[in-house]
Amino acid sequence: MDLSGKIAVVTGAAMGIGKAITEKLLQNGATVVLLDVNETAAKTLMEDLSKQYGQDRTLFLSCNVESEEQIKAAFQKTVETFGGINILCNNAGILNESDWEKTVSINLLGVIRGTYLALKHMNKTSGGRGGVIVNTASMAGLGPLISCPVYTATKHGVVGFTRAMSGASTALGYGVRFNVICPGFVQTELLSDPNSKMGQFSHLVDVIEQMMIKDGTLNATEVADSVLEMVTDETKNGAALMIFSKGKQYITFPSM
Ligand SMILES: NC(=O)C1=CN([C@@H]2O[C@H](COP(=O)(O)OP(=O)(O)OC[C@H]3O[C@@H](n4cnc5c(N)ncnc54)[C@H](O)[C@@H]3O)[C@@H](O)[C@H]2O)C=CC1
Ligand SMILES: CCCCCC(=O)/C=C/C=C\C=C\C=C\[C@@H](O)[C@@H](O)CCCC(=O)O
Repeated sequence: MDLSGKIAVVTGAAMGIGKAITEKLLQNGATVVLLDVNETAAKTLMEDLSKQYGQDRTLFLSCNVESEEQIKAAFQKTVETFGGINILCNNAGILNESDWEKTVSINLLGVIRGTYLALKHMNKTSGGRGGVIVNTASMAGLGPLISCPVYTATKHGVVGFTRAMSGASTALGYGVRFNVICPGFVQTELLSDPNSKMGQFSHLVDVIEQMMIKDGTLNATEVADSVLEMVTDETKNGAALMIFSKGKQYITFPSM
C-alpha cells in the first residue's frame, strides 16, 4: 500500500509507541490524525510535526478511547476534514493492575470500540474505502506475565479479537485487513514506576526487571517499523508480529 494520500488515525499518538507510529506514517507520506487524552503532550508534538510536515497533514483531536461518543466524533471529524479513513492504529493502552477495570476499558474495549466505529467509515460493504487496522497488543498477548494478569488478559484479548476480525472481514468482504503487533519491553513512559502500576502484584516487579535484563528493551521506532510493515504489506491479514530486542517473528497459531 502506497501511503501518499492515505488517511491514518492513531490512538495514544501523543507519546511513546503511538508517537513513533505517527512519525513513521508521516515520513512515508500519510496524513495522520492523532487521538489522545494528553493534550499537553499532543500539542507539543503537533508543533514539531507541523514544522516538519506542514499544517495540512496532521490533526490532533482530544479523544478518550473509553468514550464511544468521543471516538465517534473524532472519526466523523476525520472524515469531514480529510474525506475518509484508510488506516487505523488502535494503540492507546495503560498498565494499571489496581484500577484493572480501567485497564480493560482502555486496552481491550477501546480497541473494540475503535474498530467497530472505524468500520462504519472503512467497510467497503457500507460505502467505505477499505484499508487496514493494526492493533497494539504485546508479547504479554502471547504468553502470561504473572506480575500483571489483567494487562495480560487485555493483550490476549486484542490478539484474539484482531485474528477473529481478520477472518470476519475476509468472509464478509469488508476490504479491511486486520493485523496485531506484539512487542516486548519498549522504552516508554508505560514502563515507568512499575511498582505502583502492579498493585497487589508489585512484589513480582523483580521478575519483570530480570526479564528486561535478560531480554533487553526496544525503542519505539523499532516497533513503528513493524507497524509500517503490516500497514503497507497487503499480503498481511490476520498476522501477529512478535517484536523483541533480538529481532521479530510472525507467530503461527495452532490450527483448530
Ligand atoms: N512500553 C512497552 O513495554 C510496551 C507497550 N505496549 C503497548 O503499546 C501501547 C502504547 O504504549 P506505550 O507507548 O508504551 O505507552 P505510553 O504511556 O508511552 O503512551 C501511551 C499513550 O496512550 C495515551 N492514552 C492512555 N490512555 C488513553 C485513553 N483512554 N484514550 C486515549 N489515549 C490514551 C497516553 O496519553 C499516551 O500518550 C499500549 O497499548 C501498550 O500496552 C506493548 C508492548 C510493550
Ligand atoms: C510490566 C508489564 C509490561 C507492560 C508492557 C509490555 O507489554 C511488555 C511486555 C514485554 C514482554 C512480555 C513477555 C511475555 C512473556 C510470556 O510469554 C511469558 O513467557 C513470561 C514468563 C515470565 C513471567 O510470567 O513473568
